[in-house]
Amino acid sequence: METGSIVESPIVQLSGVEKSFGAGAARVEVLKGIDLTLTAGSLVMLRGRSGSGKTTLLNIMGGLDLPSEGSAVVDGQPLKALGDKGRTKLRQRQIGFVFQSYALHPLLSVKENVELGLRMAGTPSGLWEERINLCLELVGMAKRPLHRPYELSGGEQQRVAIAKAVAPSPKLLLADEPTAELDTGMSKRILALFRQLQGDGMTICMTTHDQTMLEVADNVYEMADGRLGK
Ligand SMILES: Nc1ncnc2c1ncn2[C@@H]1O[C@H](COP(=O)(O)OP(=O)(O)OP(=O)(O)O)[C@@H](O)[C@H]1O
Repeated sequence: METGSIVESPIVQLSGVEKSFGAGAARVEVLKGIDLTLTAGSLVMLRGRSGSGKTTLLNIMGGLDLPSEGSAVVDGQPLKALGDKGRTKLRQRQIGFVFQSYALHPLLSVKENVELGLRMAGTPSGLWEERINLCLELVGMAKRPLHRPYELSGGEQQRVAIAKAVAPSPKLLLADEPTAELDTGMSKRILALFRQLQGDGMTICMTTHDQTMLEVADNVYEMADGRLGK
């Protein structure tokens, strides 16, 4: 009996997702049937050897790519049916990305980069200053608001990218190796931040090889041979 309990609808629902690239002899089957449900407020980590398909899976969850077979529904919206415009809007409004390919804008300062994330997400401008200051503080970058990305180390850029992604409070945060450039202390700080965001209801899915992260995760899935295992 579910009387009195809140039944959460999933933020991400993947059913029978397959993905292949190329054709003929060059065809590679990367995902071979993925079923995955992420409920609101879950923190899920993906691991697996290089080339196993973790980034491909994150790309599909974020509507950057579509499955070859199967269905992907994000925030109740079937990605295929949404079309390009609909997927762009969903990404801008509801999803935060910490991806190499979503790097910082090189001509904008740290503060302006975070502001750009808020602007794209449609966050009311009256809230920008507060969100920028809070998120830069949370990643330990509040003292460098006017620096440009090229003036920062790889780890510092990664932390600003995290601030930019989380500032609009997206429903879903997708992060590809978000602590790859960070030392153990800073990785722990980012993990604590993710836990806090998770507690606030954000759904987080990230890839990692970082043992510190994996040890404390509630849900770790291993990608192998195109499939997800525990
Ligand atoms: N656009 C594409 N065209 C052709 N092949 C692709 C494309 N994108 C990914 N692949 C192939 O799919 C496989 C999985 O790549 P993916 O980047 O998802 O792996 P990964 O698990 O994230 O690896 P890593 O840990 O090294 O980042 C690789 O063999 C890659 O070459």
